[in-house]
Amino acid sequence: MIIVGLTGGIGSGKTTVAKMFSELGIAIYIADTEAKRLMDTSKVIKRKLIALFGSDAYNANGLNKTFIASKIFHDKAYLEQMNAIVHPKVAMHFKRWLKKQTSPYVIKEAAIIFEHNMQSQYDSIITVTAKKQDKISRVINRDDTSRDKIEAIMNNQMSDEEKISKSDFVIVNDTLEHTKAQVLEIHRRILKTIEKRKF
Ligand SMILES: CC(C)(COP(=O)(O)OP(=O)(O)OC[C@H]1O[C@@H](n2cnc3c(N)ncnc32)[C@H](O)[C@@H]1O)[C@@H](O)C(=O)NCCC(=O)NCCS
Ligand SMILES: Nc1ncnc2c1ncn2[C@@H]1O[C@H](COP(=O)(O)OP(=O)(O)OP(=O)(O)O)[C@@H](O)[C@H]1O
Repeated sequence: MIIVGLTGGIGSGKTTVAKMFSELGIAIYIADTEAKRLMDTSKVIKRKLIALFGSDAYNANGLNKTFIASKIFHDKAYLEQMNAIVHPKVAMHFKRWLKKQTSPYVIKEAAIIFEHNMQSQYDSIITVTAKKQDKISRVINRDDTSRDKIEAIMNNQMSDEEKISKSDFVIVNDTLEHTKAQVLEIHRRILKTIEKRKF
């Protein structure tokens, strides 16, 4: 199965783009959603996260997102330790999910691909970018958050330039119409490559 990675910084539009591929009949896997689900449901992960962050890691509603975000997005050591607890489980879940897919290729959306040197696990990688100001205003519209918090996360993420230099495709997410046209073009090119490989 051909695995296409979809990545980008905070608010770049990864999930929006993933949905556009889904409308073209492509199976999509959102690593972040699965990671969050596992963090809420897996007893092993919960135990390890409490050992790492203390009992504030969870509250009555489940994962204490505000508390965890305040830790990991300001301290790379915490981020890496949390990722080491959660991501192997997500990788196992993805493997099982992949076996069940029948679309010509699959899209795996993941915030971190290059950061962990995982590019070899993908046949092709798409980076989504947008103007910094667009990313910030879109996230503020979507979430109950502040410009300062978003900028703190941005400053902790790999730059768009570096991601782009390592990618096979780039999507500039300005207007939704333009983004859709770029998705369609990339979809066609991937299908063409798959067809060529068959002969
Ligand atoms: C830390 C949490 C609680 C913060 O939640 P919050 O709603 O405040 O932020 P949100 O999820 O929107 O993430 C903000 C930005 O950080 C990125 N991000 C999220 N988790 C991670 C991570 N583990 N490593 C690097 N970047 C991450 C997101 O893609 C996004 O660009 C939440 O992001 C989380 O549970 N993360 C762990 C899940 C995970 O590892 N996701 C990434 C899988 S690739
Ligand atoms: N081209 C666009 N025009 C207007 N709004 C957009 C556009 N692209 C995305 N959005 C909106 O911006 C917000 C961020 O987009 P999205 O959630 O797809 O980004 P993301 O990269 O997955 O975010 P995160 O990194 O936080 O997980 C969403 O509310 C989405 O509906």
